[in-house]
Amino acid sequence: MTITATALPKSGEEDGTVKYAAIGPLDLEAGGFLPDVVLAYETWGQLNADASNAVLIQHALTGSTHVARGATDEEGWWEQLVGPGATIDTNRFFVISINIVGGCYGSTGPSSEAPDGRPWGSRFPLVTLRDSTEAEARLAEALGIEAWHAVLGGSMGGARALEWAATFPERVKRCAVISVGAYSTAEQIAFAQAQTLAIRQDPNFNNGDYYGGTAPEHGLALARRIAHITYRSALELDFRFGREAQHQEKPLAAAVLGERGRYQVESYLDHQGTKLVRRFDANSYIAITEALMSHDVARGRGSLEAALSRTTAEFFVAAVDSDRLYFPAQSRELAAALPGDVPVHVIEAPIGHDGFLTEIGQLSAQLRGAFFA
Ligand SMILES: CC(=O)SCCNC(=O)CCNC(=O)[C@H](O)C(C)(C)COP(=O)(O)OP(=O)(O)OC[C@H]1O[C@@H](n2cnc3c(N)ncnc32)[C@H](O)[C@@H]1OP(=O)(O)O
Ligand SMILES: N[C@@H](CCO)C(=O)O
Repeated sequence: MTITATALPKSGEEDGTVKYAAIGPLDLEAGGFLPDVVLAYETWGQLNADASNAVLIQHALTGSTHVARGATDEEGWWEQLVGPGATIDTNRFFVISINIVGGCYGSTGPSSEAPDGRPWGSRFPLVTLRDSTEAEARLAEALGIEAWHAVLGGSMGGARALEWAATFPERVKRCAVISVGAYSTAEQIAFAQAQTLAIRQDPNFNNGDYYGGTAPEHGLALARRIAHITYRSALELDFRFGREAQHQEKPLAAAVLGERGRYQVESYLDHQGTKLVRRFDANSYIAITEALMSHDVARGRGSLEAALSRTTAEFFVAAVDSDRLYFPAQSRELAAALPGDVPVHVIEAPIGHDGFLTEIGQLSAQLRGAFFA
């Protein structure tokens, strides 16, 4: 099979811009296959002669490949962590971020054309995190990267990093698993189901075949609201919004139910929903959410300890102390099951799960000492 990756840039001119690689057909864990898979990716810095300086940064659920600015003006989602002189110093390291299969930031996903020329839509198969890892490994080969200096990510990005370390132990020297455990728990699956059902039950969903028509925007916005509540702590929401009404709106005054005014927190969640709808495909949201539901590094590999005993990477595990979605206890469970004595770094942030995105200063200092000194 021929794998075509666009040539690596010779200078920093293309840093932080999207490139594409055709990695061929992908056999899927749950059965079936995807023909002609394309991966979208961004890179920063230069791969050195022996390809020993490559770092893979995996995005979270609705993240894109745009980790940092590079040659573009658009700020990245881990901007402070990656760049010239930053903890992940792009003068030293070659950084790459890949859009997960099923996503909507350039990789093959439900909105991509199937072989018959129509969007995959309802026909898009279940692609597990393990399947995506397999696809990403082919891109690494095409780029000449035999082993990563480090693979890291937060939330689903952390799950993707962990899956890399367990699937290709010899190819991951260091692995940072941030704000996620070794598997999706019953509660995480439960929250995820509510989100996917919100989309599926939108009258415009049409079983996923809505391209060319009206997208299930209400469902996607509701899914985001549910998710966003889990990404933030009760303390933060209380502190920011309390019981305040949104501007002139009157939550306690309504002639009929439909006219009730909103509390501030409702308006905030409405805004979060609207914002996601502008940048995300509903089918991709389902595909990736279901991939995250599949997260279980031990699946088919025996006990958790047995599954992790195959890893040879040095591990960095971190959790946000106020995370009420991926509880720090799950990070402790993961660390305890890993070979050796792996500490759990604590990110102190009252915000909740999203602390892995907002408290980059703390994370950066912890990671610098551990992996990038
Ligand atoms: C191409 C791309 O966009 S790729 C994007 C990649 N994104 C990711 O990887 C996800 C990572 N990012 C995130 O999840 C988030 O951006 C975070 C966690 C970093 C920050 O969270 P945010 O939601 O941006 O911050 P916060 O909770 O403070 O919300 C701010 C927004 O709420 C709005 N807001 C605040 N209070 C209210 C209210 N009462 N009513 C309505 N809106 C409100 C603000 O005006 C602001 O709006 P804006 O984002 O349009 O400027
Ligand atoms: N806010 C993040 C959290 C997911 O872990 C996202 O949207 O991807």
